[in-house]
Amino acid sequence: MPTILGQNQYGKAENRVVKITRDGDTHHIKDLNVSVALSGDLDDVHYNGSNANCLPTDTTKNTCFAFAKEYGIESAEQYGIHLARHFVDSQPSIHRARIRIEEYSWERIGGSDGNSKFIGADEVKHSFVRKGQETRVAQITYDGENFEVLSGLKDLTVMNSTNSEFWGYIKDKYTTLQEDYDRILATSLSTWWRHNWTNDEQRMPSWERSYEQAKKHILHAFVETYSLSLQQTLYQMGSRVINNRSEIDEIRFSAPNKHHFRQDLSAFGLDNEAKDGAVYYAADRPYGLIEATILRDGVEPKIPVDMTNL
Ligand SMILES: O=c1[nH]c(=O)c2[nH]c(=O)[nH]c2[nH]1
Repeated sequence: MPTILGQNQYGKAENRVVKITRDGDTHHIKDLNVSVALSGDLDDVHYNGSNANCLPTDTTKNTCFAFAKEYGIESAEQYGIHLARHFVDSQPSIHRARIRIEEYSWERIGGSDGNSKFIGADEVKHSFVRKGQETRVAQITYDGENFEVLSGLKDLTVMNSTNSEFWGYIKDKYTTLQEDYDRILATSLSTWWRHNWTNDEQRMPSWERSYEQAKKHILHAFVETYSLSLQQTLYQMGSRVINNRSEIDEIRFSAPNKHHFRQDLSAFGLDNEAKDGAVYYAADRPYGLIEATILRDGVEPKIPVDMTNL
């Protein structure tokens, strides 16, 4: 049976483009998932394997990142219009471009131009929390005598767009990672903490206040720690909770390192230095997974090691 080619389109889907803009010490984020679909005079590509009219999907990806750096991202619409026009107007074989964009929203963790609901009204310039609240979790166990109350949260996604470095690590023959003196630190926190209350009705903590305060201290430490590793940041967050909340004796974190790699744009004559506000590629996997328990000194650890992955 003879066949003919019907509707067809192609392009790179789900380019995770993160643009940081630096306005002095105050940073702004645009975090997009950009999918390109091109169509046009592409019959020969399908019928004969001639790629003469084919703009590679790899090029469409590079263009997404390069445009973010060269022209910035004022809005998803403005950026999408610019890209769509570019593909059609610069390539005779491309007659139609569809750019689909999802935008992920981030809120400043505190500060005058953002909101102060997370940690108070201090000026916070480069620390953000992904919009959409975390999930609060609790587990209560009772053996007829004593209770064990664990509280926690999952999916609290936070980002520092500066004040994070990673260097001085082991280098062996498989090491390719470059030392970084100004990187993005982003993670989606899962954490459980254990209350030392066991059964005294008179001395039961206010669970609501305890939760709010623990979360506040975690965010505070995230904002204030100049980080040399995610491990160090976790320790600071845990210590701050234990030191400020006498009802909590132990806290365990599971923290995926949500890598943001600076895109190499040198082939297009573009510098992409962190200090100027860079464009990053947000990788979803693999990811570093950093886990740690922080305890009040002298206390036995009781939170199961794999609890935070549930
Ligand atoms: O904060 C980090 N801790 C690591 O252990 C690690 N390993 C790595 O490749 N990057 C990072 N970042």
